[in-house]
Order: sequence, then structure tokens, then C-alpha cells
Amino acid sequence: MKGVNLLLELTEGARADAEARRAELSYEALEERARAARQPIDVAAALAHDPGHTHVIAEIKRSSPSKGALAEITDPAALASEYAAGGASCISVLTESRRFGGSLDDLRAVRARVDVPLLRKDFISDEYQLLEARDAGADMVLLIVAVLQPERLRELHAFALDLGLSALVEVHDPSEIEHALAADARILGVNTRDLKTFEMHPERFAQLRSQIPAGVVAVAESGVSQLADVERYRADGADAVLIGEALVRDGEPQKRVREFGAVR
Ligand SMILES: O=P(O)(O)OC[C@@H](O)[C@@H](O)c1c[nH]c2ccccc12
Repeated sequence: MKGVNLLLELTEGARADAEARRAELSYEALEERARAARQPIDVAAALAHDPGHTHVIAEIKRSSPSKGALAEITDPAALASEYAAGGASCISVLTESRRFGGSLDDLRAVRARVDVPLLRKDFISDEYQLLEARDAGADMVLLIVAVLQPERLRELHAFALDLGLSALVEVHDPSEIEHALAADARILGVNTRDLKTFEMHPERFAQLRSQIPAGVVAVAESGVSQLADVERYRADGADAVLIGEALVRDGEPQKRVREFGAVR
């Protein structure tokens, strides 16, 4: 159960960090500012199935619990510009600081540089974090079904949409897909990394794909390192792929995003 505990630890850590920020800026003050911020882009539309192209969600991630340090990334906005120039449909910015080395400042810096839809990638369990996401310029937030009770998932999903944000709802198994769909998820991400063992199970995407209804965006997450991986997920029915490590480690991320996105 190590991985489940890790997910809970990450979620509790992220919540404690948000509580500390809340002591500086009240919920009410943040809500007022967030609702006055730039209107988010509809990411479900931006990621809708395109027969000629696989949408690439390109991630900015410095480190991870499974791999440790990945890349220094002193200028996240510069990396984001490379991703955007390569045609990324969305950019995922890790804002979790304890194990992934990210921050909301990274998200703000990226927002100031690119017009591409942005995902706030974090361990979200509270409305305050959704307000922060919109305030920092995100268009989409990550909601991980494994760490949220069904009712909480529904509430947070509804509040995200109320704020104009889209939600990437992350699932690992059939029952989590049911919870996600019951919460009215429009964008489903199948994480093929097992969070208990950190092992990759790329076959899991194909196994779960048939449960994702037409019209709901299907995202294959994790473990994409080469063109063949994108081709495989595409053949299995992915509308989009979410790629972190391979892109932050690549010397030519723009070229790599373009190459991956050209898969039909
Ligand atoms: O670096 P990879 O193997 O390409 O994986 C990217 C992404 O899927 C991964 O970072 C991820 C998937 N779900 C998450 C939830 C939280 C933090 C990170 C993640």
C-alpha cells in the first residue's frame, strides 16, 4: 500500500501548503481576484478528437517521487515556449513543491509567456486550490479520483466548471472511471504508471478505453518516451497523450512535440 500512502501524503502536503497560503490571503479575497482573472479556455474543445493529429499535453516537471531529479528547468517559461512552438495542445505545469519541485510561480511565469491552454498539475482536494489555479492563469486542473471520495469529486468538479476551468480527471481502474463519469467528467486521463509500485502498465490504457464514452476526451498519461509509444496509445484510441520526463530531458523539445503530435 506504499503508493496509496504516497498519494495521500502528497495530497495532505499540498493541502497544508495551501492552508499556509490561505493564512496570507483569505478565501474571499482570493475568490474575488480569481473570478476577475482572465477567462479560461475550454480545454475539452481544445483536446477534442482530431483525426489528423494526436494532441500533446507537454509537461514541465523538475523531479518526481518515482524518478528523483529529472531536469533543472531554471526557466519554465522558456521551456513552455518550446512546447508551444512545437504545437503542444496544452502545457501541464507541476505546481506541487515537495516532491515535484514546482510552484504556482512557475504557472504564472508560463502563463505570462504562452497562450496555449495550461493545466495546473497538483494534488487538489480543496476549493481554495481551484481558486488558486484560475488566479494563476490555469485553464484546467487535475483531479485524481483515487484520493477523493465520490461526493468530493463531484463537488470539486462542479466548482472547477463553475470557475470556467476544465478538469482532467485521472483514473487507474474501471471503478474509478465510473466515479469520474458520475461526476460528469469530460476529460479522462488514464495514468498507466502504477502508483503503488511505480511500474508502467501501458496495456492499461487499451483495457480501459472501451469504458470511455464517445465525446469524452481520452488522455493516455505517463511513460511515453518514443514515437512508438505515441503510436501505440493512438492505435488504442487516445485523443491526447500527456508526456513529462521524455520532454524535459530532450535537448530538442520543440522538435519532439512536433513529431509526437504528427501521429494520426
Ligand atoms: O513523466 P511521464 O512518465 O511522461 O509522466 C507524465 C505524467 O503522466 C505524470 O507526471 C503524472 C501522471 N499523473 C500524475 C499526477 C500527479 C503528478 C504527476 C503525474
